[in-house]
Amino acid sequence: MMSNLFLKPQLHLLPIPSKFIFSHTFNKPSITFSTTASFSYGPSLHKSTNPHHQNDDDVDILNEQTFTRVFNLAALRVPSAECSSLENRLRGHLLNWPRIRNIARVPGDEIDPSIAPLLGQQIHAEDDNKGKSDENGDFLISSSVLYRDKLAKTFNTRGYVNFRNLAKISRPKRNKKNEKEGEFVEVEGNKRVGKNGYVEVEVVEEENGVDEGLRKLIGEEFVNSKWRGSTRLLLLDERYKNCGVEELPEAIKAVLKEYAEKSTTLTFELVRCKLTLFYDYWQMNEILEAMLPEGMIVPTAFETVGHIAHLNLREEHLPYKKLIAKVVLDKNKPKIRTVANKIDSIDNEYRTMQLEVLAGNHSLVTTLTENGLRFHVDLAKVYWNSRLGTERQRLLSGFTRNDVVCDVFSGVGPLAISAAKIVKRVFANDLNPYAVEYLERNSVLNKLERKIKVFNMDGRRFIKAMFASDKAHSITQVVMNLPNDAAEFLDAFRGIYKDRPKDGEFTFPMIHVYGFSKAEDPEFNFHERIRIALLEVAVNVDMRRVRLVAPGKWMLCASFILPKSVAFANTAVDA
Ligand SMILES: C[S@@+](CC[C@H](N)C(=O)[O-])C[C@H]1O[C@@H](n2cnc3c(N)ncnc32)[C@H](O)[C@@H]1O
Repeated sequence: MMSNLFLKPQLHLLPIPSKFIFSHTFNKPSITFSTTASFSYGPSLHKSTNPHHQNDDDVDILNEQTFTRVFNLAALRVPSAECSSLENRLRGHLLNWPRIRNIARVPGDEIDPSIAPLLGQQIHAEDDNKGKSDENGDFLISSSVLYRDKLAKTFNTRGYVNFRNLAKISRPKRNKKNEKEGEFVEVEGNKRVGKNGYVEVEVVEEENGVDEGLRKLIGEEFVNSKWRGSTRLLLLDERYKNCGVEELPEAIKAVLKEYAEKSTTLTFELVRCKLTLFYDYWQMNEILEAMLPEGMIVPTAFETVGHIAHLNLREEHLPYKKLIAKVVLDKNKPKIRTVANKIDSIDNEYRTMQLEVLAGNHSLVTTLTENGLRFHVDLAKVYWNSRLGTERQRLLSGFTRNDVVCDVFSGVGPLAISAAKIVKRVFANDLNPYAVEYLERNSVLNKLERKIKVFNMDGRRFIKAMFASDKAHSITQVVMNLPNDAAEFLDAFRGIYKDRPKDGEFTFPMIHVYGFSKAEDPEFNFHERIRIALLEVAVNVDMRRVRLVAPGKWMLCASFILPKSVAFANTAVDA
């Protein structure tokens, strides 16, 4: 016998999609709706209907409801036991939207296996169903309630319900994993709604014909709940949203027919449903693009330091800075807890960023991990750049346990502390007293304080002091990471050994100096700066481009052994 394949009437076409636009009123952005529509494949904030409207007065407050979009779709209601294999067979015809499962569960699609025989249906136990639909894990309020009611009607021979765990059974089972993710299924009035926090599926239209035998057996209230056994919705591709059964592709019909012929009790239905996507569904760039005026560059790039995201907003973004920050925060939770904007370029002596906190908590003190080590940083007071992590790694890979490292501009110690794990000893210095304070704290935090000696002085004085001391002979590596000016500090090496006997034992350290160059030939240009500072030509310089920090502006690293002629030069510079 053939299984049922119900026919459904067609849906009305969707209303014209709406799109947000912003326009300026008294320097404040206001939000209006336009009817601009773009009909691309897949979900989009520019498509479909939005049941909410942004209030023009709330321009500094993000109204999440305005990003709710409702899409009309068609779905096949299929027996849950067949759902996974049908999903595989129908794959090319199912909804293929990012982050949307094409198997949906809605309340009322469950049946308890012990009740199945009463209905004469061939139902597989839920636990036996290893299909993907079970991964969805929504718990169903209606099925257990229906089951409880059914049991309540089952009298034993003495005329009362003989069931000890009635209360326990009627309590819906909780699936811890999905509960954590906020997945649940709700019954809203008579609607069947499957929800997982950012998407909701609601069956809006289905076959009204009800089996009379079923009505007699399970009662009117169950009939209203469309209790027909465990089922799932297979969401069909959006191109079928208005199709009747006859208009479905032959491939779909053939598969359903094949399944139907396997069993006398299988039932398939074509139903209409509404798929609602909430603010949480959309990605950061989608929200920002819909929110900002057309043609404006969407600011999606930001740097992170621990829990802080710092943006580099353009002038044109400033009227929307709070909205932008809120979206960045929402879309990068929980890792990001503070969103700030860089309000000035870094040009102060301590290389700290001027940040304006726009969203989240206002603390600029954060903890981060680099190279397996932990660092405390206060971005308001000290320098940190996570982008230099790879470069630090490269430098560290050249160090050995016989090295003694001098970090002239150490900051809070990302290189100095990492080096301390590898080398014999580290001398770390910074002019910024806060950086030195954090450097000491971070050394202790990583239990490396015994290998690091910390100094708080000007870099030039530090170089001269180190090479005038008895430590001079042990220093094998010098790191100078202050790209704006480090090359000019090289003059401090002139004459560092001039007062020592020439026949003594000396170490000529390897110097790694960083610099910026906007020149056409950045290597040549940086080489020249080094030559001018040393008053000598450094030979065998290993010059490498570290990264492009701005269009046409390179950060370079030059590594070379301190020339003997420089160390013994008679013309030393005064500190
Ligand atoms: C670009 S940061 C590099 C910090 C560290 N090496 C890092 O990678 O995070 C330069 C550091 O040099 C320090 N500095 C600036 N001028 C200095 C000077 N004259 N002497 C010593 N340190 C200085 C700043 O306080 C800052 O911490």
